[in-house]
Amino acid sequence: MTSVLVTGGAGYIGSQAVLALMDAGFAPVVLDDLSTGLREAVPPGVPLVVGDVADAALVERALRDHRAGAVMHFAASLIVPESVARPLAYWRNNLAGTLGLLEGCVAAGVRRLVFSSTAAVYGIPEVLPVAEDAPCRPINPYGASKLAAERLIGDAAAAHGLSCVALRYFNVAGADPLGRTGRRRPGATHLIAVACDAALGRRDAVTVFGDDYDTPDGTGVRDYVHVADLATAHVAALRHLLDGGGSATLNCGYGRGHSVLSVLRAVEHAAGRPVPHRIAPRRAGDPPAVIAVADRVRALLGWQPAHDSLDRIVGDALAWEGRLAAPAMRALA
Ligand SMILES: NC(=O)c1ccc[n+]([C@@H]2O[C@H](COP(=O)([O-])OP(=O)(O)OC[C@H]3O[C@@H](n4cnc5c(N)ncnc54)[C@H](O)[C@@H]3O)[C@@H](O)[C@H]2O)c1
Ligand SMILES: O=c1ccn([C@@H]2O[C@H](COP(=O)(O)OP(=O)(O)O[C@H]3O[C@H](CO)[C@H](O)[C@H](O)[C@H]3O)[C@@H](O)[C@H]2O)c(=O)[nH]1
Repeated sequence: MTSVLVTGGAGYIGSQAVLALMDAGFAPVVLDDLSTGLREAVPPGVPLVVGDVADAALVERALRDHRAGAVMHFAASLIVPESVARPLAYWRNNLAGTLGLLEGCVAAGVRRLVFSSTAAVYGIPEVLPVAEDAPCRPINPYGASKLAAERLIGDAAAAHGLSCVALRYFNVAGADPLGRTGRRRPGATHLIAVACDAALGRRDAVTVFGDDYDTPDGTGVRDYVHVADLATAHVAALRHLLDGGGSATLNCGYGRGHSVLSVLRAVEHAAGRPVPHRIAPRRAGDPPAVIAVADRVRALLGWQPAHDSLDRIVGDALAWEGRLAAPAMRALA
């Protein structure tokens, strides 16, 4: 059974990937500093090494102790406005973190890596849908630091015989369809989580940032991808590398866009009640529309999404959020 080191495995996407690895017969080991992740997101029986991925000696030790054959690297800081306010912290965590990880991998002789990248590397796409070879012009320190990490990995790969699949995620949402994990941090900012909060009465209304974009209904359009499909894309990328496949950079989306208003309608439908919303000015730095050219990931990895539907994404997000809300609501009753 191949052991896989999962950095950031106590976080939202990493914990879903840990489950997907276990479902696929791999043995995950989590390395996480618990800065935004939570210990309870790591399933019982999965080893958890608490520490900083920038610590190359710690990474090397974890890889050797657990005889890891590959790494999935999720650990990062990822809140866009925070990256604007605290660029040095973001560059340190996302670039120095990746550097420490790579040093540890080279020292331990581990040469296969799946890296969490983001559509934020593209900035404001000139052409839609956006393909992997489109120009990368990030518009915030988060996207810039992730792009720099991609390039650092590319240099290390060339010199040290590493192979890496970088997956550029589009808008990740939803929760584990079996209810085992999901977003755990309060204070949601992503649209689907915010809309679920409003549907569950945990906030008054959803603020719609702009209805005057050049899109079909004037609101922002995004390519939402189910977190469980993203996790199986990681497993497919891992298998590709273990089978001797070469490095690749792949968009991870479904290739379809949904507007803010259509997301709100989907949440209303799933919740069976209205989601109040108010129109506000555009949010700074928001592109009008971001949609993936999503063919390459399917062709190269044979990835077959199982939850490619906005209703599924929203339904699973709502079920998870409702479950999280239940104890608090019972306490209030
Ligand atoms: N959530 C999204 O919409 C989205 C979109 C595109 C890309 N991504 C990428 O996916 C990855 C995971 O994001 P997420 O949404 O699960 O976020 P998250 O905050 O839930 O998970 C990040 C995890 O990494 C850990 N971590 C952070 N810095 C660390 C460090 N220096 N050492 C060890 N552990 C550290 C945190 O404690 C947390 O468990 C990130 O690399 C992010 O850039 C996320
Ligand atoms: O309360 C809200 C929250 C969001 N939106 C709108 O909903 C859309 C999606 O916004 P999110 O905040 O959910 O997500 P972003 O598109 O801003 O960003 C996410 O997707 C990007 C790729 O498209 C990157 O991956 C990035 O890291 C990730 O946070 C945007 O049009 C935004 O203006 C609202 O109207 N109200």
